[in-house]
Amino acid sequence: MGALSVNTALLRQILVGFVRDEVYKVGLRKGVLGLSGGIDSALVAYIAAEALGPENVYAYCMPYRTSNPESEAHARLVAESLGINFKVIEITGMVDAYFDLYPEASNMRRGNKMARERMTILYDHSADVAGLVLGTSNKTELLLGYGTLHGDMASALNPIGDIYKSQVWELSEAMGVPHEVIEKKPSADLWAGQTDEQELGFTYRDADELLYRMVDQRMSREELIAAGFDAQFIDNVHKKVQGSHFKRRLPIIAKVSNRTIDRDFRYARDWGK
Ligand SMILES: Nc1ncnc2c1ncn2[C@@H]1O[C@H](COP(=O)(O)OP(=O)(O)OC[C@H]2O[C@@H]([n+]3cccc(C(=O)O)c3)[C@H](O)[C@@H]2O)[C@@H](O)[C@H]1O
Ligand SMILES: Nc1ncnc2c1ncn2[C@@H]1O[C@H](COP(=O)(O)OP(=O)(O)OP(=O)(O)O)[C@@H](O)[C@H]1O
Ligand SMILES: [Mg+2]
Repeated sequence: MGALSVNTALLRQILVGFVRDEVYKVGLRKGVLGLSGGIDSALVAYIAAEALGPENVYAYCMPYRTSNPESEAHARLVAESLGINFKVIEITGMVDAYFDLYPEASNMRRGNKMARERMTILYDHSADVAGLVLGTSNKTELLLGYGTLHGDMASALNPIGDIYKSQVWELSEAMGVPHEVIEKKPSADLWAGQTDEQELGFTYRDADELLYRMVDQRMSREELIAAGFDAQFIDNVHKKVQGSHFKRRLPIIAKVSNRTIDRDFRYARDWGK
């Protein structure tokens, strides 16, 4: 059994319990999520359906005009397999209306805008159905900073943020996520044929092996090299982790009082509940 291999039965029980407890704790019963047709959101849908009941899960597929039509088909397949609520909300008009003002905008700006557009839709629907937004960023993406701040990284709670992509694959298999979804290449789906691994320049499996030793086992650069990792690969990944740390923290507040929020005034989110 590899270092990243997980006890899927136990993990499933913990993550399902986490979603149920955290949603119920705030007095709500429902969860909403963006369902892209990719594996991360599919797995969260499976966890949420088990935790809250399929009738209490609201999945929104939000294609842009360049999204692969296969993505919507896969999102629909996941929703139908689970019997959760499913709606398609096209974001092309809203995104294009903005970029009509900035036709020279890069693909990066456009992709981040799409992710943030989807976030505003999810939060609006969370108010409409009285539910919480479920996050779908896995530990690999969060550590690499491979996601849009206040976009797909925004949520009320995230059941998969402490599991690596390799573990997402393993748990998805165990929970019965359709094979079409498990087997396809991870993609932000901004244009046809785009893949995360191509953009990042390494595979998730390689990144996970390194990140697990770097972050969870706290191995030094020397120890990682001795363990057989390429020095350039280590430095590249380390730079991404360090350079994206701001995405994993709340905004910093200028301290001018003796009880500054998040510095001295630091209660757990369920404080008093
Ligand atoms: N040190 C710092 N402290 C606080 N804030 C800082 C900062 N440096 C930049 N910033 C701010 O953060 C912004 C940059 O962060 P951000 O806006 O998130 O954008 P950025 O990190 O530049 O790009 C997002 C990355 O995530 C990838 N992505 C996004 C969405 C979905 C997926 C997917 O796989 O589906 C992938 C995307 O391909 C790209 O590589 C800057 O424009 C600036 O406002
Ligand atoms: N077309 C879309 N419709 C709805 N939600 C989307 C769409 N594209 C992206 N998202 C949201 O943004 C999240 C981040 O996308 P990301 O590609 O990292 O995850 P994924 O598509 O679920 O899995 P994978 O990384 O394997 O493609 C998704 O999990 C989903 O919640
Ligand atoms: Mg995707």
